[in-house]
Amino acid sequence: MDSLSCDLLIVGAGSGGLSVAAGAAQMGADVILLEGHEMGGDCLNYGCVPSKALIAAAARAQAMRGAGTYGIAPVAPQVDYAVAKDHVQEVIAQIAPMDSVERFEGFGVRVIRDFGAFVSETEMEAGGYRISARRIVLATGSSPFVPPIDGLETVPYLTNETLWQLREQPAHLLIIGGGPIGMEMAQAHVRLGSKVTVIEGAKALGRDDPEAAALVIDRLRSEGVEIVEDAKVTAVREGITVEVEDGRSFTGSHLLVAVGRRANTERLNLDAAGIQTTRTGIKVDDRLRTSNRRVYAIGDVAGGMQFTHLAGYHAGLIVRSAVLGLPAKAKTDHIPRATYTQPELAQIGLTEAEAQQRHGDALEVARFDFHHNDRLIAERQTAGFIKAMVVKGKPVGVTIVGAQAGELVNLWSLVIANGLKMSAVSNMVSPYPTVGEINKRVAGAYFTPKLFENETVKKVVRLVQRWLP
Ligand SMILES: Cc1cc2nc3c(=O)[nH]c(=O)nc-3n(C[C@H](O)[C@H](O)[C@H](O)COP(=O)(O)OP(=O)(O)OC[C@H]3O[C@@H](n4cnc5c(N)ncnc54)[C@H](O)[C@@H]3O)c2cc1C
Ligand SMILES: NC(=O)c1ccc[n+]([C@@H]2O[C@H](COP(=O)([O-])OP(=O)(O)OC[C@H]3O[C@@H](n4cnc5c(N)ncnc54)[C@H](O)[C@@H]3O)[C@@H](O)[C@H]2O)c1
Repeated sequence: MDSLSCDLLIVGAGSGGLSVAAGAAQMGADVILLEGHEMGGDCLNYGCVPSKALIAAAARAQAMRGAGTYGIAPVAPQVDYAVAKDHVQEVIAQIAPMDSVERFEGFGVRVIRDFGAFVSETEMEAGGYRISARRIVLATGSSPFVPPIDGLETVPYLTNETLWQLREQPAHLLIIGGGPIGMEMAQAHVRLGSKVTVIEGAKALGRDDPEAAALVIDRLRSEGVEIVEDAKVTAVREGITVEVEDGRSFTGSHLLVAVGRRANTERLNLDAAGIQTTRTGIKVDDRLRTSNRRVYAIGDVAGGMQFTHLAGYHAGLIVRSAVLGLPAKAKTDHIPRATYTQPELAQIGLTEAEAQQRHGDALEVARFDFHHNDRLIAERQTAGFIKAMVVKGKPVGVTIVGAQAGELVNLWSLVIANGLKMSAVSNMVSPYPTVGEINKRVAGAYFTPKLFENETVKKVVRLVQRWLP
């Protein structure tokens, strides 16, 4: 077996691994990148990109149904599901060159198309090579968790890895799990003309602010999605029938399993490197180091939040620490998340309930409802609100539900990442009429009681007015 050595060995060419490889190689490090499956990982091939492409197709279909409000004759869209899936594949193909072997070889990265496994604390084997590295970055991502439900293996169920290949339109799609995957795919499919039932063991979108989640759930229901909560699936029978703990059962033509993720650790032979795991992934400290000090873990496999932008953020920290030798600690308070249903649901930092628990009486909550935004009135998309959780003038969390919530939350990452106050947001001037004004208006809502319901301010104003020439 041939030997190779490098400064940085990166395992996994997905959102996290590719970002580390690009940064490290372009800064002069000697980098080897291992990928056992598809370049681009889950996000490009089975996750964010195909799901958002299908959501875009579904939004067009929905717009046709709702055109009457704007004076345009509404039509029932004629959906060709297989062609919608072609669109999904075209979108993937358009982005794929950015994640390709050729592009990374152009940066000077040596790409080996194989799964890597540890053979010692500092060496891995892949592609017929024994590779030793000064530092190793594990960016192996996660896979769909398939729970041990009785009978599940006897039916042809779908996961986020197989859904994109399905070309026949599901007549009735059953979805187990009302998390982000379940809810995004439920709305996309009902809009594309399938009947959809979501069977959720607890509460749909249960990690989110309940009031914000309710707005999304109500909208999906009004579009025809059947959402069944407190319905833990215990068995699946041919047909396809899904059975719930309390005796209810649901029959459909297709079944999507979306009940969470499991970290991709099994091929790595972590024991050979003395690397410990937790229930959710590889155990890391706040510098993303594993229990083997020369090995880092980033992105989904690190067992925390699971988002492409988090993997990208982790990658930046690794370039800082493993490439430049600078200290870099991972924080989570400025990491947003967004679920791309319509209305969208975005969160950064603490929800109101979490902030109340952590900060008690010091918490102030400012709120602005979307139906006061003139642009959204013009667009007729006024369902939604923003809530900012503020402690001593600084936001500690923001919840946004409504049109473009995922875009609106960007600003709050800037604010929280840089420790800015609400005054920084209220100082901003937004062009009128934009949806982005909502962010300024919630800052305004925070200051309104302080300025307009304040006796001291009123006294000062009366005094100034008396003396002004
Ligand atoms: C349906 C769906 C929709 C999503 N939508 C969004 C979204 O809208 N926004 C968002 O931010 N996130 C979204 N996500 C989450 C996002 O896809 C992940 O958080 C992100 O891909 C994680 O990046 P990663 O680098 O950790 O892993 P990945 O991108 O999955 O990359 C890991 C790579 O490692 C490879 N690998 C595994 N083991 C080995 C080994 N031993 N040797 C070599 N290679 C190995 C895998 O083949 C894979 O290519 C979505 C996920 C799903 C499933
Ligand atoms: N827009 C985005 O950023 C986006 C979109 C999709 C996925 N993702 C990422 O992918 C991850 C996984 O998403 P997900 O939706 O698969 O997982 P999830 O863990 O967020 O939700 C799974 C849901 O399934 C339910 N469940 C579990 N077992 C069940 C059973 N036996 N019967 C019925 N319900 C059951 C859970 O109560 C939970 O609500 C997300 O946490 C997120 O990090 C992100």
